Amino acid sequence: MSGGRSHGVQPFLNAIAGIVRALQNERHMRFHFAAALVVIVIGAWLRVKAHDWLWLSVAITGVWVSELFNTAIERTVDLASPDIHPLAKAAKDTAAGAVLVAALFAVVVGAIVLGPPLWKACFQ
Ligand SMILES: Nc1ncnc2c1ncn2[C@@H]1O[C@H](COP(=O)(O)OP(=O)(O)OP(=O)(O)O)[C@@H](O)[C@H]1O
Repeated sequence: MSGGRSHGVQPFLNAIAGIVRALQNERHMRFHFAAALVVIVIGAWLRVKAHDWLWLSVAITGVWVSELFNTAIERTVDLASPDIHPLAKAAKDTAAGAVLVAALFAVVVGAIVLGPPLWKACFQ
């Protein structure tokens, strides 16, 4: 399969294309993208500190990475097992579980980092 190999800047372009394809085709990916934008805008508005940006970026990255892996696993399972199979279900459900863990972490980080200053800005 040497025709599939690439050199120089091509692997980077392939990776960008993978992210763009996921954004175009995956509803959940678009939701995570929009959620990250909202968090970044609110963080900038609240002028959160550098170490808080670190937590927010770890949370956002975790959700994005897990969703990209989830998408890759879904596509691979669809290719390998187009018919219903308990192992296909196990693979997809486990991958979805990884996204859920990352999303719960992001919610906790968002609540801890943005919650108090947001409350102060809105209600005090
Ligand atoms: N080949 C299969 N065999 C058994 N169960 C499957 C199979 N494909 C999907 N499932 C079950 O259906 C669920 C939904 O699968 P699906 O491929 O539609 O992914 P999804 O979570 O809806 O994501 P997306 O909407 O991004 O495709 C899986 O989590 C799994 O439980």
